[in-house]
Amino acid sequence: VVNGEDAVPYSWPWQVSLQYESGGQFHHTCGGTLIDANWVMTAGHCISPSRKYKVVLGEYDRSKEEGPEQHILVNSEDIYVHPGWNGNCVACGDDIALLKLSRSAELNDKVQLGCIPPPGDLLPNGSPCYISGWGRLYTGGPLPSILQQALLPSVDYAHCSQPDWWSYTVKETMVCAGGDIRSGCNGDSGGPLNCRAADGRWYVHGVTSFVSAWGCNTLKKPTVFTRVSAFNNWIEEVVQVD
Ligand SMILES: C[C@H](NC(=O)[C@H](CCCC[NH3+])NC(=O)C(F)(F)F)C(=O)Nc1ccc(C(F)(F)F)cc1
Repeated sequence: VVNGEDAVPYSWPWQVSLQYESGGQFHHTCGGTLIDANWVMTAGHCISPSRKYKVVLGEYDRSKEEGPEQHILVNSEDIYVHPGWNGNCVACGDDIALLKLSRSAELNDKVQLGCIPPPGDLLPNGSPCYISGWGRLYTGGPLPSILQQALLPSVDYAHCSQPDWWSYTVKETMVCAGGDIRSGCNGDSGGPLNCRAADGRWYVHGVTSFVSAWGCNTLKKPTVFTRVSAFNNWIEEVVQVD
């Protein structure tokens, strides 16, 4: 997250760190959202077939074990990348995946479920949303230890698809947010775009998908998210049927 701030500890209790094993150690690669005690939602581009993954719930400072962390392995046969995802075409969308946990998460005040918006729900332009994650603090920069957040006002499709904005790269199955000095950045992928509804609940409207290749916080290139409310049926199908 670029130009964000340290999140209040455990204030995004559905935020997970998705980590893969390499050289006998696990490394943070993406964010994710706990949407069910057994299921984490992340981005399709976060998944490489040959890798072994775990999720860390109740994480805040990645540099130390603080107590609330739950480390849960994900079996490769329990990873469901959207069938429409094409790793060579991030602009084609469907950048979403579901991971079934090898054991249920233990829900508590630091580990909670994120709410999925109703099908087709669209954010009015300028809705106040927060991105959260352990992605780079600036383009090419380091990954923070402490969970970061930034207020990113949503940008509706009409504005986000303007020629000098994302033009045809953005699709209606995506959500844009930001576009000024604050943005997501590499390592925030797969994490949530948290937006507050009238009922006072936070809904996860987006799965962090991409930023400009010219730099994370490029003006008029808002962070682009998979629009969760375009995938309710697929999510239900995978989570029920499995
Ligand atoms: C460096 C930058 N990385 C990204 O945007 C990666 C996703 C990369 C997926 C493809 N391997 N996502 C992130 O860094 C995220 F944290 F913001 F989500 C990037 O490649 N951006 C990008 C690439 C292509 C296109 C376009 F669709 F236009 F071809 C748009 C943005």
